[in-house]
Amino acid sequence: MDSTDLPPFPDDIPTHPLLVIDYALLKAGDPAEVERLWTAATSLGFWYLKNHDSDDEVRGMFEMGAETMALPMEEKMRYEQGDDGISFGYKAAGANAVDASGTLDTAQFINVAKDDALAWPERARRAYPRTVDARMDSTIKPFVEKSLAVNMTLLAVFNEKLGFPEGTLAKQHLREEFSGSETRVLYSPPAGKDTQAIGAHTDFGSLSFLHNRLGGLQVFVPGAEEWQYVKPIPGHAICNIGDALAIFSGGILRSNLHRVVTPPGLQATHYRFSLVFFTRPGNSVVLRALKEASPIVADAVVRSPDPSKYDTGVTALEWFTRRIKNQRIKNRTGPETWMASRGTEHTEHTAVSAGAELRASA
Ligand SMILES: O=C(O)CCC(=O)C(=O)O
Ligand SMILES: [Fe+2]
Repeated sequence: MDSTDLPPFPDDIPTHPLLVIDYALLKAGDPAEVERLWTAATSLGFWYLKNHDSDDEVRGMFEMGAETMALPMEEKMRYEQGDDGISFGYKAAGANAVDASGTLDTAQFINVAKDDALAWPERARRAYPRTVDARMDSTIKPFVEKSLAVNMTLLAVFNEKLGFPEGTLAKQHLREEFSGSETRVLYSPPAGKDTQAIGAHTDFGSLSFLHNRLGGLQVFVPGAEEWQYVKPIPGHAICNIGDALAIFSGGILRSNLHRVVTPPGLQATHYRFSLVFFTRPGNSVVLRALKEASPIVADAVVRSPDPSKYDTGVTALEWFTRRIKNQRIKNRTGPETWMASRGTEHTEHTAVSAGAELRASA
């Protein structure tokens, strides 16, 4: 599937602009580019990333996703992630809720653990469909390596700007430690306007490296009235901060609400594929603001209206398991299950987004 075969993103609908960050300049330590990344990461927590040098790996991953989604359903279901809060493997459409009232999602996922990609041909975490195994060496491992390089570079920039001793954030994301880090290809069918392929959420981990061909991703900008589309730009990744980095930084880095709805305009008639790599902390890492490592972070926590948010008392594995498990529709007892799946988002955003969902389904 090539993006040139797809209808363009309409030019007459509002979108939310993001800063374009040049990865090549960041790697070269360009001070102005570092400042621009810092602005993006501390405001909405979303930005475009260009010159990330992963186009070939991204193309291969989209092909792997298409090959996997084309397998017979019965075969995909043998690798379903299940209801225990593990996200590696296949996720069927309708397995998750997208809101407090239990509306079903429409996205299928194939999620491959970073630990499995790096351990291949050994199995570290679980087995995958044959279409995944067939591309571990040629496609998945190279994509995981590129994504890790990008995200670790971004983490090093944040480490310095947050005033941490060198390597502080890297230590929370050790390559050798098992973690929830994974790559995901998402697949959702054409659907009515505002159908939610994925409901409003913040990402669970530290950094997400996302590749979009079609529209459909929306952000809820704090203070805005409505969800706003983020327009895909060819060759540009979309990067965002997740809960873990928001917590480590005492809220200085922002983990913003987003969701995936039907692509706009003529794009709505196409199946939507997207690709993400999620960097998440090692399983044993406790999610708390790293106050003792930086006076900047210590100060941010003191000034926060609710400092307790930055001392969760749980490990990354526990945080992640809770969020995944309570999204699963099989585990739903009522709206409280949805609430139990929530992350670091502000209550007022959740309230507004719940209102938007009600209007969308009315
Ligand atoms: O498909 C997209 O554009 C975003 C996916 C996403 O937010 C997620 O998988 O967490
Ligand atoms: Fe997300």
